[in-house]
Amino acid sequence: MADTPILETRGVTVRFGGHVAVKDVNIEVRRGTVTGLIGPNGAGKTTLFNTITGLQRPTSGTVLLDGVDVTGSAPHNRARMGLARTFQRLELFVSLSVRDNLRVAGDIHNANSRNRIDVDAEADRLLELTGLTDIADKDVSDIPTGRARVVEVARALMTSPRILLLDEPASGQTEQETEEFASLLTALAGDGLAICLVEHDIPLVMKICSTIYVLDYGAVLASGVPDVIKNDPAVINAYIGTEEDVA
Ligand SMILES: Nc1ncnc2c1ncn2[C@@H]1O[C@H](COP(=O)(O)OP(=O)(O)OP(=O)(O)O)[C@@H](O)[C@H]1O
Repeated sequence: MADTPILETRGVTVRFGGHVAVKDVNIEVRRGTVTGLIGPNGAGKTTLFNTITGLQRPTSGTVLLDGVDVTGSAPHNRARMGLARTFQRLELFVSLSVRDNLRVAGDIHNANSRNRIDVDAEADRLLELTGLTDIADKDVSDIPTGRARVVEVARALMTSPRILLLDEPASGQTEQETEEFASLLTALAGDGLAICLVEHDIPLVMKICSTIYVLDYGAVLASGVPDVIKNDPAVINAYIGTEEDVA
């Protein structure tokens, strides 16, 4: 159905012993949009991402991709269904060039998927699209963190995902890099990609997200469009401060 969210969590709870890291969380992510997931440190954002990708099994609740319950599916099966992610701590091959990081992802994709791609052509296309062509032959260890963040996104795009989860992708970026990054994410969503963004850069989130979920102590404190979120007293109190902070 056209109206089915491409990604949905229903009543997801994750406990680590006696600690509830994620509490009864319902989120929906739709095609062609950027959805924000924000909240204080330790609110459960990364744990929710891990549950969506299959690295973490929920204590209860379900994860649906295209309306299909994938709660028991392995991460590689979810990847095959079009789910890709980046990590808060960069997980690139630092001794390889930027281009080779993309090629490796393309080779792995081809080994595991029926939708094979022309790895070199796709790498070149994505390097151009993400503005990395000028540093394509540099080793990742020789490029600034802000650009390495973009390499992670480009590498994730090598799997031709339909849903992209980004965990603090703007961390370490300069203001100029974040501005270009915002345009890139908006363009990718414009092409139909569903993006779910965990990010502490609130002005970025407010600028590019159509829907925002605020997590606090593992639970959804508020959800809605940016204007609603930035004026919600509970959100201001728990996380983002006054409106001047997010302008
Ligand atoms: N494997 C684990 N075992 C035990 N506790 C964990 C584990 N992973 C996360 N936690 C705890 O669960 C809570 C949620 O952590 P999580 O990393 O998901 O938060 P976050 O919102 O992503 O935080 P940040 O913004 O700092 O990245 C925290 O209290 C954390 O200490």
